[in-house]
Amino acid sequence: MRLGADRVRVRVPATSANLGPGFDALGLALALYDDIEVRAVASPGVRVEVEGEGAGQVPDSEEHLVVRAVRLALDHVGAPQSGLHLVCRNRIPHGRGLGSSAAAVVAGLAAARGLIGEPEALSDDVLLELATQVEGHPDNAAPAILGGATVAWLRADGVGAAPLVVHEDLAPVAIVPPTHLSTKAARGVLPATVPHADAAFQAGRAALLVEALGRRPDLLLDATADRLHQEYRRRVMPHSLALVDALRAAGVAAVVSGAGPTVLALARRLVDGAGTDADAAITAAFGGVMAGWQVLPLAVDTQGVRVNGADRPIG
Ligand SMILES: Nc1ncnc2c1ncn2[C@@H]1O[C@H](COP(=O)(O)OP(=O)(O)O)[C@@H](O)[C@H]1O
Ligand SMILES: N[C@@H](CCOP(=O)(O)O)C(=O)O
Repeated sequence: MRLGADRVRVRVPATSANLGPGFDALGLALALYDDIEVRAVASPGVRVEVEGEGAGQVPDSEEHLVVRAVRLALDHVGAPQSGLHLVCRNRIPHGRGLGSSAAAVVAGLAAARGLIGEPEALSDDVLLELATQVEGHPDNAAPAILGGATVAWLRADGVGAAPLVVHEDLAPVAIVPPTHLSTKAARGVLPATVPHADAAFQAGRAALLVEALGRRPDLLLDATADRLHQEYRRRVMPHSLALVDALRAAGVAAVVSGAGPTVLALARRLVDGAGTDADAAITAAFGGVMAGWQVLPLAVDTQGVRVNGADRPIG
């Protein structure tokens, strides 16, 4: 295996995992992007330039997540390692539950696909497998790779993912707090076991959510109820859970996005104009006291990661 290009540009979407009951399985790609250029250079080592989210905070060394992912993918296919120069324009906030780490990993893996001479060696299946090795769960990586809504699952011999139908009226709104919380910390507060009744409740709601997302958005409020993670996480993100409670009481299908602390409202586009059916409830819930939070209406990204501006050619 050889390198077939010395420069590649990658665009990768933010993702919201779980969507309520789909813990570690369901995810949705959102139209908020990191843009990364990776150059393979003759001089050894790495040079990293970051603009936007994470500037001055993420490592500028071999520890940088995109660099690690590029190297992992090159090693996986037996391609030669080289010096790397990264230019990152980051828009996905870090440590907020919008899949920034999965985006960085998928971007690095996709960049390696663009750099190698035989890109089919890094199929979407291989990307998902490698991304899941790094992330530990596939729910962000699958929609970051495939776009749209996905369900992903672990098998004894790999990772599976399937696209889900998304109703055209769905209009997600991310409500992003100024505070960070690492996914690792938010997983650390989860219990090792849950009551059987909660597991049964969750299975029913996760199944219902697939139908609600695709064909019955009127069922989204019921379909997004969760008993596996959000309540356990309340003590590390009380303001987010208070907002989820207030929005749900107003009839909005609000959930913690990924491991939080962002809140995602699975709203519906209004037929007769701009905005969503959640806008009034979001404004009312803020009540002027949630300073520093950003309300981001984000379309569903339908393409997933793209290399050099093209649709993904591999599949
Ligand atoms: N574009 C990026 N470049 C380098 N590192 C990143 C990038 N995005 C995320 N990371 C790393 O991942 C961490 C956030 O990951 P995580 O705690 O899983 O939160 P989330 O994925 O919800 O934003 C950041 O603090 C940073 O170390
Ligand atoms: N299923 C994971 C999802 C983490 O998503 P992130 O965007 O917060 O990294 C979890 O809930 O821990």
